[in-house]
Amino acid sequence: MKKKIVFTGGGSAGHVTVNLALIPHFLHEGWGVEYIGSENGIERELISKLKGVHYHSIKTGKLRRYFDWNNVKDPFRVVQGIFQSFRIIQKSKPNVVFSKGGFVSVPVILGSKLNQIPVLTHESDLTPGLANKISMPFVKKVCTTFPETEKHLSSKKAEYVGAIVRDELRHGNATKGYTYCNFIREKPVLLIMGGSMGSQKINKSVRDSLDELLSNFQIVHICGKGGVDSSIKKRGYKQFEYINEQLPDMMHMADIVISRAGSNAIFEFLSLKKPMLLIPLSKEASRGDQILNAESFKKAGYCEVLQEEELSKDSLTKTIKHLYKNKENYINKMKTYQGEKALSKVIKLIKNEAI
Ligand SMILES: CC(=O)N[C@H]1[C@@H](OP(=O)(O)OP(=O)(O)OC[C@H]2O[C@@H](n3ccc(=O)[nH]c3=O)[C@H](O)[C@@H]2O)O[C@H](CO)[C@@H](O)[C@@H]1O
Repeated sequence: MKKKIVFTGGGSAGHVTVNLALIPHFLHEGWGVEYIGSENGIERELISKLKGVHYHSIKTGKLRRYFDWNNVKDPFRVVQGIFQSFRIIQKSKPNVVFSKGGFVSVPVILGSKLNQIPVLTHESDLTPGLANKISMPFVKKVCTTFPETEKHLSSKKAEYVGAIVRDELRHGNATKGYTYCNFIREKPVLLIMGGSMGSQKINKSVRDSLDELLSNFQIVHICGKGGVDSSIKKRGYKQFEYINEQLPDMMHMADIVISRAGSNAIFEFLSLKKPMLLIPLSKEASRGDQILNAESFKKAGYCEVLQEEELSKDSLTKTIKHLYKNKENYINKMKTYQGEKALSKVIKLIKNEAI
């Protein structure tokens, strides 16, 4: 009988792109593939486009660490989500469930457990996220991106696999990127990505330093939803809310990048050997996982890091100049990174746990 896998994960693209890397392999091997995600999250947008994947939506509630009136309503939505997941999985009868985390994944993991379907989950960051922490007792294995994550899991379930990078990112074409952006070859390209949702802080800093940056670089700026400032029309400056199909070409075209330190993004830049200036999300706005991700990359010599509190026109332009001038040093360090095996390791683990 045809094997079946259910994927889940969402809330931000970082909780979906790993699934996007895995899904084509299972489809290619003839598995049935279904996805459980939220009604309106980015996962719906990204997954609904895929041929051969059936998308089920469920009610979700966000697991917030701060006060919000929705904290009162959301537990009811989560319970509803558990019932919906339970019924979807009972009907679909998959052999295995793979979760990339994010708040949508918790009801799906519980619904799978109640149906006695094995679940594997993936942790992108150096320290486990809240959804993965809650799910820990109900999963068979936690695949980790960083070897250091194991010591934060206090469990024998951790399995270090490395970073899972979508195949298509390795097959970008710089020439297509130059044509798409109407850029010239003679001037280097700086790619700015403030995470999958954009970053207002990075957007502001970049715009404060725009003229100086543009004197040395052409710039592709991914600003996030609602972040594009259409009043700025300068030669060599291209703004996007989010880039889908053209992202591989843009990444190949870039000489250096400025990025948040979300795990998926930084490993993608590492695998393409792009020197990075990382500006991690601060501790006020997160559990501090990006600060640790960035520290680990800095220690390995792959990047420069500026904390949000250090960010100014002066520090940004100075660090970018330093990064570009010394780009070969970072590239040489990145050449020593071996990360190609993660995808096949995870596929093997999933198949081993499938019933
Ligand atoms: C604010 C927040 O909670 N951020 C978290 C979120 O970040 P976020 O969702 O930004 O995740 P990542 O930076 O890890 O990954 C972003 C993904 O989106 C893709 N992309 C991005 C922009 C674009 O225009 N097109 C595109 O395809 C990137 O290629 C990458 O695959 O999940 C990460 C992984 O758990 C965490 O490390 C981050 O701390």
